[in-house]
Amino acid sequence: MQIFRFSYTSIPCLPHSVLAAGFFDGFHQGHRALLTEAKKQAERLGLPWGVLTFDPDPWAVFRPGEPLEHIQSLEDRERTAEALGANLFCILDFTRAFASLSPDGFHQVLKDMHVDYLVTGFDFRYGARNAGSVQSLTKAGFAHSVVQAVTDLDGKISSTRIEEAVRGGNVEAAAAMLGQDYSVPGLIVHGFGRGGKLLGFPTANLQPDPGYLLPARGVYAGFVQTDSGIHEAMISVGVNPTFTGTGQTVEAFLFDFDSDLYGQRVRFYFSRRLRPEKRFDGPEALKSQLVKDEAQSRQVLDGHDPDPDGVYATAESRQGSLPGPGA
Ligand SMILES: Cc1cc2nc3c(=O)[nH]c(=O)nc-3n(C[C@H](O)[C@H](O)[C@H](O)COP(=O)(O)O)c2cc1C
Ligand SMILES: Nc1ncnc2c1ncn2[C@@H]1O[C@H](COP(=O)(O)OP(=O)(O)OP(=O)(O)O)[C@@H](O)[C@H]1O
Repeated sequence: MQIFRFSYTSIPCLPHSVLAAGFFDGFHQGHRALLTEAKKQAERLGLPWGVLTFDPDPWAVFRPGEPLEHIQSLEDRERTAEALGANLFCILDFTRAFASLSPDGFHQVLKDMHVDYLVTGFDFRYGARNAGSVQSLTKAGFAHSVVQAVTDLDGKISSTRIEEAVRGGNVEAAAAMLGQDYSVPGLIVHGFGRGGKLLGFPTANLQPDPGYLLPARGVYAGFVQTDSGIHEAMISVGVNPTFTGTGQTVEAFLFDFDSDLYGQRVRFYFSRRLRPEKRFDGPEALKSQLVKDEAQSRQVLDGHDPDPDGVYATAESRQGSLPGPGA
């Protein structure tokens, strides 16, 4: 996949293409329908296909200073588009000047980018005061297709709904909309050293990469992808109320694993919520609960693939422990 990043004022020489346009945080089932349509049109026209996205998030430009959390970083979005087969990934710098272009100004940008065919969702808007819509693309005679709403029982699948599900700890609902389990990358750092000595459950503490949304406090069954492969795990997001003086931690006990992970970049997958975090009378009571959490996690994770398209969990990292992409 070729990646291009540019401003609308200095567009590089791009190949003629079919592009799907949007922010695409999460590349959820609605977004994936756009990619399927882009691929279909590209095959018909004999062109490469890809994604037209924006960076930074328009919210960061219009509401600077407001904290923003995302399902994916730009790098994750790139990896997902590539795993889903895109040939091109075009990132337009999102600025106030770009956002204030008229619909015709935006059409000209598309022409200068050699976009021969555009794919959008039914509610795609563009240009100053969101004046551009699928109707204005038609009116301008721009070759395009419109993908109708991809819905589930609760309505249109959207990045906003996935964020709400993750924030509420409903990681299974998030996974159904995403097409893979919600995951957060980061660095393994030192914890308080209690897990192994006091509890017999040593944990790897995650310092999440900035900007990622974290699931609600609680205990989850999931996976940890490390340099040595993807491992079943149970994960805690919380303040460890059984002990005092602990800030919020995101930590995992990896099953059947005893290597040093300090300083390693990893990814935590949140597959299933098991229970809320609780204050126990002491380490022994917490330890008994952890034994039950492990048994329950092993049961729910058995045969479960957190990343069926192999977006982050590459074939090499799977080491035969999970079915391969597309299996
Ligand atoms: C799966 C799992 C569930 C946990 N559940 C709780 C809990 O309900 N209450 C709690 O106080 N701590 C809970 N913990 C956190 C432990 O208190 C924590 O692992 C321990 O304090 C070790 O911390 P350390 O790695 O910083 O030394 C849980 C940890 C894991 C891995
Ligand atoms: N469920 C869906 N069905 C069809 N098209 C969709 C769906 N969700 C998004 N799209 C389209 O995908 C492109 C990217 O949209 P965008 O990233 O704004 O998605 P979103 O999930 O609606 O985000 P948000 O919840 O932040 O508004 C747009 O062209 C949009 O119309």
